[in-house]
Amino acid sequence: MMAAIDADSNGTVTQEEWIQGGMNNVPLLVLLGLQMADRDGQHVWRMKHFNRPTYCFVCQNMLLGLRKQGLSCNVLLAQNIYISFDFQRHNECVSIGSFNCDCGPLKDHILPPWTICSVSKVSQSISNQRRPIFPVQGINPLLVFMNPKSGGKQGERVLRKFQHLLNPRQVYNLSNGGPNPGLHFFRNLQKYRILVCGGDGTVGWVLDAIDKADMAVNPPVAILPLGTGNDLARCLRWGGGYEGSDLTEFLREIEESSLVKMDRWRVQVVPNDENEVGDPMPSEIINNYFSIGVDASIAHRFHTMREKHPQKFNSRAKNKLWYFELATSETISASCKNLKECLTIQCCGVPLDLSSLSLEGIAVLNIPSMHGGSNLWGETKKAEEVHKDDHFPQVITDSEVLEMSSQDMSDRLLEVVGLEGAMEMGQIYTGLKSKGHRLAQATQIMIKTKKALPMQIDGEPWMQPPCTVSLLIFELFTAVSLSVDSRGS
Ligand SMILES: CCCCC/C=C\C/C=C\C/C=C\C/C=C\CCCC(=O)O[C@@H](CO)COC(=O)CCCCCCCCCCCCCCCCC
Ligand SMILES: Nc1ncnc2c1ncn2[C@@H]1O[C@H](COP(=O)(O)OP(=O)(O)OP(=O)(O)O)[C@@H](O)[C@H]1O
Repeated sequence: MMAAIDADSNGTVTQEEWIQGGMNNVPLLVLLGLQMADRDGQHVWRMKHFNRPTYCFVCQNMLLGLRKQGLSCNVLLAQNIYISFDFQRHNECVSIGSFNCDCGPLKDHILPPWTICSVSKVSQSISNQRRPIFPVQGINPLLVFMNPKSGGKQGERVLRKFQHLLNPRQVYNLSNGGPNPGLHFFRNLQKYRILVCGGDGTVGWVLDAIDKADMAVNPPVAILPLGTGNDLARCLRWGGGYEGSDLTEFLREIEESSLVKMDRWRVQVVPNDENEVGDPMPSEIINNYFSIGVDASIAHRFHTMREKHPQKFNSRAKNKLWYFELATSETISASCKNLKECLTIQCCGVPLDLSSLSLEGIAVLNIPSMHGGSNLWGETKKAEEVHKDDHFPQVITDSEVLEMSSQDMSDRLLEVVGLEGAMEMGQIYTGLKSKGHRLAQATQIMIKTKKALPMQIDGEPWMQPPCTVSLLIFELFTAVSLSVDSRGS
């Protein structure tokens, strides 16, 4: 430490060097009990005891000693509130390299505390949540939303871990006011990413809030799959369900991810009888799929039971068992048999002929995953694929052409698939059957129902009295996807 204050390196420390060193030298300031900073967002270096083997960020050697082995950087968020970064170093190494920490190995994701408006700059009466961020160039922090209700029930632990790894002010629990407080806090930033920790319903909830917030930039969205089905996360290669793996590694995968476009669809439901009140519709936007009949009936019963007895649905495995039990009882009761007598379907004005089929369900797909990983449209052999260009028809109902037509989540086409029942769904889920009945591909779909039927949008079910359902393109949406190379599939 003395060497660091001996400015002319002559082996002695003069009074001027001592005073000057006292101003600049961090260990000396710490020894003197002076803080390095007292303003929001500033760095405060403190002597610290490290319980675990810890390495110096400058020389990469271990911090040795019994008591306080080295300095750790803490950043002042507000009066007496600090966050600490893994940016520790030896006393001797403190004068080497940058004085300020750069937020450490996860700097690409961290919201630097000094970008947050300080208490003195904004009225003290404004709550922490409301303080804006300075629109600093060159940062791309991650805004994290977590839903503790999602099926895997890992939310609380994940929240704490992200609060530790990142700046706690960029991590939001959706149970405390939904997505709006976080979106509002980040509103000044030109560039940021969103991470949704939850199931398909949660992703839809956040996308819906982004639409309604009418923001200057629409940030790309990555997913940590905490739900039960996690169909969108599967398609974007974030996995079928988080199993407790290293979240630092997951954050690195977000850095390496690429952007993909995805269609989103608007759904309008007009009841035949205005006075017949059904359940409220969960959403007016479809990201993943829409369905009527057998699977919506299973999803509706699951949803109702989960609302009533949440303690029975406290893990992903238990939830899947419930789905299996409900699917088995649906097979026996066949509550949606003879569906073709209860509805008609038109694709861009072309009526579908369902007379030769015995169906219990109709699924309309935007993504190639449903029911927690089933590909209902099925694979199309590359060699046989029909090439789609701008002149490609907006509706296909010819069964031979459909057999050669592949599914794409950004082609402005929806796929219509017929389902025979829960047993067939089980066969597709287990791979015993390769697909459902391909009925059509189209840019516009209209379904008229003649009796009350269960319906679902992205896994959120409801009971709908007789009505007309119209599906129309809403927008192309940018989601973050893992690049094919980084996970190899
Ligand atoms: C030859 C028969 C094959 C039987 C197949 C046997 C076993 C299937 C094995 C496991 C399936 C178990 C559970 C499904 C797992 C996850 C489902 C998650 C779905 C989900 O989360 O979706 C929601 C949101 O994403 C939306 O909910 C739905 O869409 C509800 C659909 C649930 C699909 C369930 C598919 C599995 C059906 C299994 C049918 C078994 C029939 C047994 C018949 C016995 C007759 C006496
Ligand atoms: N748009 C929303 N608004 C308010 N709460 C929502 C919304 N979407 C989901 N939720 C709540 O979050 C809970 C969990 O939904 P989520 O979709 O994340 O998990 P899941 O149903 O287990 O997973 P998955 O949909 O992937 O099968 C829902 O039961 C509901 O209570």
